[in-house]
Amino acid sequence: MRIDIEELRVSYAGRDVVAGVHLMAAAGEIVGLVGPNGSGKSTVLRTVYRHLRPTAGRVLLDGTDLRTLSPGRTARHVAALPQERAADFELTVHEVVAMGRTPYKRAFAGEDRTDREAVAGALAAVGMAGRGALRFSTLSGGERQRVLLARAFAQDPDVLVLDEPTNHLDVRHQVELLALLRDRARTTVISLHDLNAAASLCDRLHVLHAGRLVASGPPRAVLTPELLAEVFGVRAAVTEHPLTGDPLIAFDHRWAPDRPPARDRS
Ligand SMILES: Nc1ncnc2c1ncn2[C@@H]1O[C@H](COP(=O)(O)OP(=O)(O)OP(=O)(O)O)[C@@H](O)[C@H]1O
Repeated sequence: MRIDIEELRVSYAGRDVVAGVHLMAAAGEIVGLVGPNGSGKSTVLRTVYRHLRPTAGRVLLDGTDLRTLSPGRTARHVAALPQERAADFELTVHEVVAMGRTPYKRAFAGEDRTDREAVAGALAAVGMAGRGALRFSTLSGGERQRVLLARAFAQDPDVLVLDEPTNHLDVRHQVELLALLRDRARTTVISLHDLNAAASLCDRLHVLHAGRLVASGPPRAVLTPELLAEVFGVRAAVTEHPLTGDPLIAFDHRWAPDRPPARDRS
């Protein structure tokens, strides 16, 4: 399914935190939102999974305004890994993932075979097979993140909305997650702080700065040293990844705005 975000504006107490955001994710496309802390990435994503109502503008799902759909109908199409995490602490891993099946169930209906298979398949996909009986509260941060991702997968959505899904994940699980998202080939709108991961995963990137879109396009076109300096305030070289050919951003971790570049210091 296709997502269109049209002239989105979100304000709090009269202050625009997102304004004029206009973007599209075609069916099966992976679209990334990147930007500094507080630039509005989560706010945009919240309007897509309906945690937040836009002050102005619309989010369309295959041309239909999300606000005209019931929450249940939306949930059959759109699944999210949000930044805000409900305290599902007394539940088991299986129970947390099974919550992803709720949109398909009649009230008070129990779990059927399709549900059980969906839960088991989702847990296997995130490397948590066989761990359904564990209490969610006993898991590490990265394991919890993977279980919550499994919940989104179990929902079998047409559109995945993922807010910083690689948070807490070790590097291997980060790489596995990116592979999983590529394989699923669902329409995906994802925010990522890791710009190299974004460059490798996303078909197109949108850069937010202070609530406004400042660049959009394929990662190679968007992630230039100039943009990285202007938007993120960092010094970086952009090269080609020797193994994959993806854009590879090498940050100058020694650089500071009030100091000369690393190679100029003796
Ligand atoms: N409920 C709220 N009330 C008031 N201001 C808010 C609220 N939620 C978010 N904001 C403000 O909106 C702006 C954008 O926040 P948002 O969480 O969307 O940014 P972000 O790009 O996702 O940041 P990060 O990278 O730190 O997660 C911030 O200035 C934030 O303080």
